[in-house]
Amino acid sequence: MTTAPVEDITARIAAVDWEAVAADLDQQGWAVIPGLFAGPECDVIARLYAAGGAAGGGETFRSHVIMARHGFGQGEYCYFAYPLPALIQDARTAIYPRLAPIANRWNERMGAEPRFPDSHAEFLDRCHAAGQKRPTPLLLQYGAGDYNCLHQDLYGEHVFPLQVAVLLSQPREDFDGGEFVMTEQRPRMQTRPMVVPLNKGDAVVFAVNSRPHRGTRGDYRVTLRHGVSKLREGRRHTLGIIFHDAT
Ligand SMILES: O=C(O)CCC(=O)C(=O)O
Ligand SMILES: [Fe+2]
Repeated sequence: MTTAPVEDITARIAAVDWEAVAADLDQQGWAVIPGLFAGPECDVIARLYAAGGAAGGGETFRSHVIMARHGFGQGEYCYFAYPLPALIQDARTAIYPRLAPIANRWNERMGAEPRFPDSHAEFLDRCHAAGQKRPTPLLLQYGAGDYNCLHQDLYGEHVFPLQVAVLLSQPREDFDGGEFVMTEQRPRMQTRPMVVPLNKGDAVVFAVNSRPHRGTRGDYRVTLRHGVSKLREGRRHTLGIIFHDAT
């Protein structure tokens, strides 16, 4: 078995068709990047959960959340501590500059104020100066019967409007059910449901809270939420990469 070297993630991110990603994001608020993470990379990250998550010890994670205790659904997750594992740090750093131009275009179209700098380090400086200093990348774990209620990952004043999730388990092999779902709420209209088709190693890029929608009389703002439908069986892990840090 050959494991792709960690350095490769930056090259793989450079090779992604970002124009196609931007077109999908503009059209539907999400885009899939097939096979961004190699199978063995998914396994290495997923195994961190058992190693450092439930045990609560070690330095991999800063906190552990049992979703049912907060009414978030059923399942659990851990937020990574700084320094992030190299693969996750490198992915977060390399993906951000590809998304910043899209985020800026969206904010311009929505008449929203913030513009985002070219590098993730600069954006993190802004978060940290405002007291959003805690890392937000997270590892989620679901078992049979678990689910994740529709939500938005907002952690303070500073919000980067796009985020990424990587499915670390194989549907129909490792688990059944457990689909990544999104809803889009248009003003004064009924809510549109969307199911995002993902295989192990695929990344989904999606809107954190809103996006511009082109209407006949110009752009208007739609609200998005994401979640996970109930797992019928098996075990499912996801890596979440959020670009703003938390208070
Ligand atoms: O487990 C999932 O697919 C959803 C993860 C999630 O909510 C996130 O990455 O923000
Ligand atoms: Fe989320």
